[in-house]
Amino acid sequence: MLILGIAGGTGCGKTTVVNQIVDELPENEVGVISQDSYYNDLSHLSKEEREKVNFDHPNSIDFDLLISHLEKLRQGKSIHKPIYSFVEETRLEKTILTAPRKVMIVEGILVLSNPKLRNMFDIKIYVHADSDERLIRRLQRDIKERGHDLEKALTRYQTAVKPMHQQFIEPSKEFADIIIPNNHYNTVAVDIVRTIINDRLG
Ligand SMILES: Nc1ncnc2c1ncn2[C@@H]1O[C@H](COP(=O)(O)OP(=O)(O)O)[C@@H](O)[C@H]1O
Ligand SMILES: O=c1ccn([C@@H]2O[C@H](COP(=O)(O)O)[C@@H](O)[C@H]2O)c(=O)[nH]1
Repeated sequence: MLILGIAGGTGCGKTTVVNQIVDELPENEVGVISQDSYYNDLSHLSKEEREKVNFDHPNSIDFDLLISHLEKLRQGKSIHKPIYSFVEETRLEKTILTAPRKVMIVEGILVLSNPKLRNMFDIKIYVHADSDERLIRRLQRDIKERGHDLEKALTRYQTAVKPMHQQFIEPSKEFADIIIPNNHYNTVAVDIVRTIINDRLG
């Protein structure tokens, strides 16, 4: 199994890059795991309490579960991948049965920050976009797709997203084998990563 880790700040375009990579590859050969699926189960907290959680700190992610799932996939076993609802801000009861694939892509803001997870990756990629570009994209997305209003999105950005980015995410860039500049859609970089994967698929 070839495991790729793809990190980068919120709104840099990780999900978009992963979708572009996967789109032209055979469906049953490549699997994707998003760190977002592994936010801690907060169903024991009230909605008001969940509002106060710092979702950009590494402690908000169940890395033990993510790592154990990746280990299982590497052993050829299927996993029950959790589903996280950004609107409810908690994990749902349902899971998705996920089978191992020849190539597994693990994407998320903090996937290169966690040493144990990082060491499981054969190829480490960091997607870079400038912070103003990321903020614009994030506001548009959070308001359209994640049920936030402008004030909530901006407060979160100032109190959690930006400081955690500076403390944990940006420094993880130094572990990357490949840095993809993504202020603009970068089809050349996507093609290069796809070629590496195709080589492995033979
Ligand atoms: N290169 C790009 N140029 C302009 N918009 C982009 C680019 N890449 C992604 N986007 C848009 O920015 C938003 C966030 O992208 P997404 O892939 O979800 O980022 P991430 O997964 O890193 O948070 C989405 O609305 C997406 O369509
Ligand atoms: O309930 C939640 C949990 C997390 N977030 C934000 O999501 C981003 C990470 O996801 P990306 O897709 O990489 O942007 C993180 O910055 C959290 O602040 C959220 O908004 N709500």
